[in-house]
Amino acid sequence: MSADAPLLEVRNLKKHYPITEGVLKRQVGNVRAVDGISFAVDRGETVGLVGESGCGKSTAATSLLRLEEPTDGEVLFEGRDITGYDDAELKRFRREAQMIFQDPTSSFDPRMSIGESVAEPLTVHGMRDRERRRRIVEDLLERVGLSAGDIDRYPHEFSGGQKQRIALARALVLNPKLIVADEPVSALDVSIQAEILSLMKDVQEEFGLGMLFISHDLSVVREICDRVAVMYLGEIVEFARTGDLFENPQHPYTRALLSSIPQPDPTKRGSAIELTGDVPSPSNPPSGCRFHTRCPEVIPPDDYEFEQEAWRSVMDLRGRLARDGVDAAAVREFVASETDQSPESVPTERIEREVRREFDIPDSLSDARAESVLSEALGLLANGDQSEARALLAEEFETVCETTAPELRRTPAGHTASCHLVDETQSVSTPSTSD
Ligand SMILES: Nc1ncnc2c1ncn2[C@@H]1O[C@H](COP(=O)(O)OP(=O)(O)OP(=O)(O)O)[C@@H](O)[C@H]1O
Repeated sequence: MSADAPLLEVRNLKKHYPITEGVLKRQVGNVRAVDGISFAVDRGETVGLVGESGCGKSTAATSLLRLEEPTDGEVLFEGRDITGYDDAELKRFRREAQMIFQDPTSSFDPRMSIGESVAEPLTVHGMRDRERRRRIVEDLLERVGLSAGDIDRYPHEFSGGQKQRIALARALVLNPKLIVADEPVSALDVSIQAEILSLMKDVQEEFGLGMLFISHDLSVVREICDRVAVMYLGEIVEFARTGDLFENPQHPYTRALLSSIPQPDPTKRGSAIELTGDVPSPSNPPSGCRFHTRCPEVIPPDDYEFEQEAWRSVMDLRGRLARDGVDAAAVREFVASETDQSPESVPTERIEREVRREFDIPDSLSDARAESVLSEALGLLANGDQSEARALLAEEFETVCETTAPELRRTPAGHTASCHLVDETQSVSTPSTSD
């Protein structure tokens, strides 16, 4: 063990799941659930991992604990890489790094008393003395706010919040140095969440634990974390001290997430930033910056003057043309039925107008040159030349966000973020492990 090394250091961790097809299970692709993340957790520190459902948070947790094998990368625990550990070393590591899951009900065997459940890891790790086990468990139950007398009761006798207290006691029983908590309060009533968070905070301070706290809920993360890593589609896009992240988010995705947190104080309420489009699939992530297909701040092409909202809308049209296409014939049919005329007599301009309306594109772009490219493309589209329309828009309206993946950089505000909009002061050559 190295005294200066962080408690946990994750370097370029990847977990890809194969996609197979047919009876022969031929591999036809990969789900890139976690795709090269790096961060560190110090002793006594809580680091949050946040992002929308499906961005890879749980996979990051299970891979870094080797509950499933990572595809690539290093996980250093007190300076030693656990990815090469044999079974005996892994068993030792598992004493020191414990996990808490979202659903406290399924965490317990209903046939075992909670005393037996909490003591189980002690038995597995060789503590034979029954009386000693009992004393340890009674003490822990009291520390997590239950009573020693609860030891012989069964899981169904406890509420969700109480069960999460018991899960915490079980995680603590082997005196670990690290706890990985995956959405530990998401299944609980809001009124109970604050109690459990405050308990986790107390316990973390008392035991000097490092904690990785996974949540989709930024307001929960704000309560408990010292630093926060924001994940999008398998990558970390921003990493910063919690206060800095909330006060001065550097990545447009972080800004969008923050804007959607309900704000009780009306004077501080801003408008929620709406993210257009679905989260793309991690089996086929977008080129360049993975967020560019939804980013409200996606950078317009150098050669044209765009208003940002109109540019986002044009990008949405481009995205649709690239993915599923726009069915101009169906638009023609629709207009024909609305206006009581035959499809052949619907003028091309009317179809173009409908497409603009569907994508919230203004009737005319402010830059006349950009407008002329767009109308030419819409004309092609209305006449059924979809691939030509797509190619024209791709060629004329190319953005750096789709061509080049932004590096994680230290921003002037002291965060680490990967966005072309961020002024660089320092490029982080190996992905950052600290903020
Ligand atoms: N065993 C698996 N095989 C294939 N794909 C998987 C597997 N496990 C997870 N995935 C995929 O990996 C991606 C990341 O999933 P993960 O559960 O880690 O995300 P998450 O951020 O924790 O989301 P949630 O909060 O909904 O659990 C998702 O697209 C998911 O469908």
